[in-house]
Amino acid sequence: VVNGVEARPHSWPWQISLQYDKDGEWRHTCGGSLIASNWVMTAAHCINSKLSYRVFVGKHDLVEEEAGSQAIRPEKIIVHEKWNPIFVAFGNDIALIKLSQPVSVSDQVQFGCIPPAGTVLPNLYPCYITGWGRLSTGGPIADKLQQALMPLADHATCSQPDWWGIAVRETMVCAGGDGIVAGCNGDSGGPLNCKNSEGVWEVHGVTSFVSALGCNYEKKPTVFTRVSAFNDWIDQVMMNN
Ligand SMILES: CC(C)[C@H](NC(=O)C(F)(F)F)C(=O)N[C@@H](C)C(=O)Nc1ccc(C(F)(F)F)cc1
Repeated sequence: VVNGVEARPHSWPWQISLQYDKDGEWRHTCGGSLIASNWVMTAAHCINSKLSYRVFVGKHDLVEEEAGSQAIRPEKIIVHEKWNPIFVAFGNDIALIKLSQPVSVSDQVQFGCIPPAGTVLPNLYPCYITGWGRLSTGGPIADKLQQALMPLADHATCSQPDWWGIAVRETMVCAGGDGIVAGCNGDSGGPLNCKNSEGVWEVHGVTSFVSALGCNYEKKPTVFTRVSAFNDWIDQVMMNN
């Protein structure tokens, strides 16, 4: 997250760190959201079938050992069947990780809520991106979980020619674009958190892409998979696996 702030520890208790084993060392590669005791939602582009992963729940500082955190291996990973790795702008950048054992909830580990199907929030609605991604374009990833307020840019705004144009679809959500605050590499797969009208936080987006010209590039908001466009897919996968 570029130009965010350190989150109060465990204030986003569904945020997970997806890590892969690189020569015997575990490395953070993506974020994700715990949505059930044995299911994590992340981005399809985070998954490489040749790598072995672990899901770390209950974390704040990735370089410290933290009581209450737990690393769990995936039992299986289901990537959306219409995800095309060649072109992130085709959308369907969503995947579900079934954990090899259920996680127990605590004050540090909670489930994120999926919004009602079809929910489309209005322009400038205030949401928060969270993640351990790069702190600046090309910079280091964060040790401590970061958060940033990012107002939504509705489809009409986000699909303007000098914004994302036709690269953004109705199954995506845009947020930010002020050239200051943005998601960045390593935030992929993590949540865009929006508080609903009842005051309940929902995972409205899955961090998908930023501009290749730079993470915080003006009129190139961070683009998320819109979770409320995939309720049926999520239900089907969780029921059938
Ligand atoms: C897509 C991921 C590999 C990567 N995602 C991220 O870094 C994330 F954190 F924002 F999720 C990304 O956006 N990387 C930049 C460098 C990128 O490739 N951006 C990009 C954006 C749009 C398009 C388009 F529209 F042509 F498809 C292609 C690439």
